[in-house]
Amino acid sequence: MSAGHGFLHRAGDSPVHRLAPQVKIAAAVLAVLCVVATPREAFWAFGVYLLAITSVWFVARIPVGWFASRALIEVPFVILALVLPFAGHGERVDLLGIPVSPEGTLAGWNILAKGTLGVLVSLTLAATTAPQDLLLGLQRLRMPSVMVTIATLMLRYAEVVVAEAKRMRVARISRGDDPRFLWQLGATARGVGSLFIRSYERGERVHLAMVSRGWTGRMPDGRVDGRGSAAVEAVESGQSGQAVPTAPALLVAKLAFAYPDGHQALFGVDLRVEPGERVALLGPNGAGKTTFVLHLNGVLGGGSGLIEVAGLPVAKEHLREIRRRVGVVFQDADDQLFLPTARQDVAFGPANFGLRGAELDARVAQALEAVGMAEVADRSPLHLSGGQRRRVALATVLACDPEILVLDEPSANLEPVARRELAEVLLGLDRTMLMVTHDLPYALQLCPRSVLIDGGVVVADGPTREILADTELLARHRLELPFGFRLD
Ligand SMILES: Nc1ncnc2c1ncn2[C@@H]1O[C@H](COP(=O)(O)OP(=O)(O)OP(=O)(O)O)[C@@H](O)[C@H]1O
Repeated sequence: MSAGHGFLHRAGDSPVHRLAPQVKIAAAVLAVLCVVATPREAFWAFGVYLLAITSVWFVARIPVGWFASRALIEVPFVILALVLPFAGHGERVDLLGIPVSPEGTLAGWNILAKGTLGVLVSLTLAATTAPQDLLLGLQRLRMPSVMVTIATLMLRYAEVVVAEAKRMRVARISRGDDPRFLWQLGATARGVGSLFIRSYERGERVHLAMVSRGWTGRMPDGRVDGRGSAAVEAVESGQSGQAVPTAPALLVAKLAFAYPDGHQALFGVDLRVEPGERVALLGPNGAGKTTFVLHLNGVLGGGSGLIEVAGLPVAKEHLREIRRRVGVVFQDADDQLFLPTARQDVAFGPANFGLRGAELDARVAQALEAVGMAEVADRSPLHLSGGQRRRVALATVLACDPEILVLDEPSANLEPVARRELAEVLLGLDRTMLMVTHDLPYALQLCPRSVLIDGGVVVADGPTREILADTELLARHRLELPFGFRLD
């Protein structure tokens, strides 16, 4: 994905665009403070500010019209400014036969001038600085990490809403709707309910991915935390929890689950996976595969049956450790990546699990190295290609050093080269792996064993080659090998 234009950001290579983000943020804050502190009667000063801002636009090579269309967010200020001359207190003077309050007029001017200049300064900053660079700038200005995190999450959510709105617009136009902006604006307003639901669902998936990497609602602040490190060391040395070295990597017995709306998705799944095994989870749409894997790290729960990870039951009191042991790589890498740089995204999980300082840095470097992405460590994940993002998403989970790696559709939407490169990375990892996939050749290449789930139960379990050779079994469960693919 290239940087490109957004609604508020206009990519370019002007000297203003090239300025360090922290310098631009500091300059913008200073400018707004100056504007706010200027006495409202200093009309000339507001003229100078406006001239300075338009000069920046000139140097940044951004047309005035671009800002004008975006300055619509200022409408509430304008309405207030227009009302005040009539609503203001004190004496009245006659203006074209209408009595107006001089004090109200000055107050209205004050709001209009300062509001407009404040909006224009903010728009200039946003137009010349990519969102991710703004976050980097905040960090370099040593803003408290919790504030940068809040800004990051707000930005991520704004992206989610804008992306969903765009997708809905494309879908409407594809079905013959009028593509004109105003018409679309009306349609978006009418569809705001479903936009909210879709954004909420997307937000929920991002949240699930965060929870799966140990997020407990508190952002790791990067300071050394002896208690956290001790917890991780204890886990690593096998002292915490009741890990039994000889236990299977995963043991699931009679797992049944119904969603809150009453839909029964699992009807008693049994599965045993030994340490180091690579198992493909196959099955048609709606078979229950995702529901099943979300139980393995306790993201879903409340059904009946037993799940143990290396002998440790998946239960509320063990969730933190279970989530460190079971790393889930979600299908859409965008659900997993939300911080300004790949390095920060990869550090998110291990920092949640208590790692700090040099130990954390080493873990992050190791994980990025393992997926061949060390060179993109300081780039924004949003600027990476689909294949690169998939690999960074994998690194975010590897950095937690999980014993079991669960991959949901790892090859989906990847071009053939990226698909092969990811397979090479996965084959090079020495750990227990569970891979949900509709890509049967990928299952054959990566997983010696396959488990076929349908209707919420396991219907076949055996060597992948044997399962894929059973054309009747595949047909019964709506699976088929790609055209021209032969099992030799
Ligand atoms: N949040 C939910 N609420 C209610 N029902 C759900 C929910 N999520 C999934 N289901 C239902 O549970 C069943 C299993 O869904 P699941 O997503 O686990 O299937 P899957 O095998 O992963 O499918 P796919 O291959 O299409 O991703 C489906 O019938 C689905 O409609």
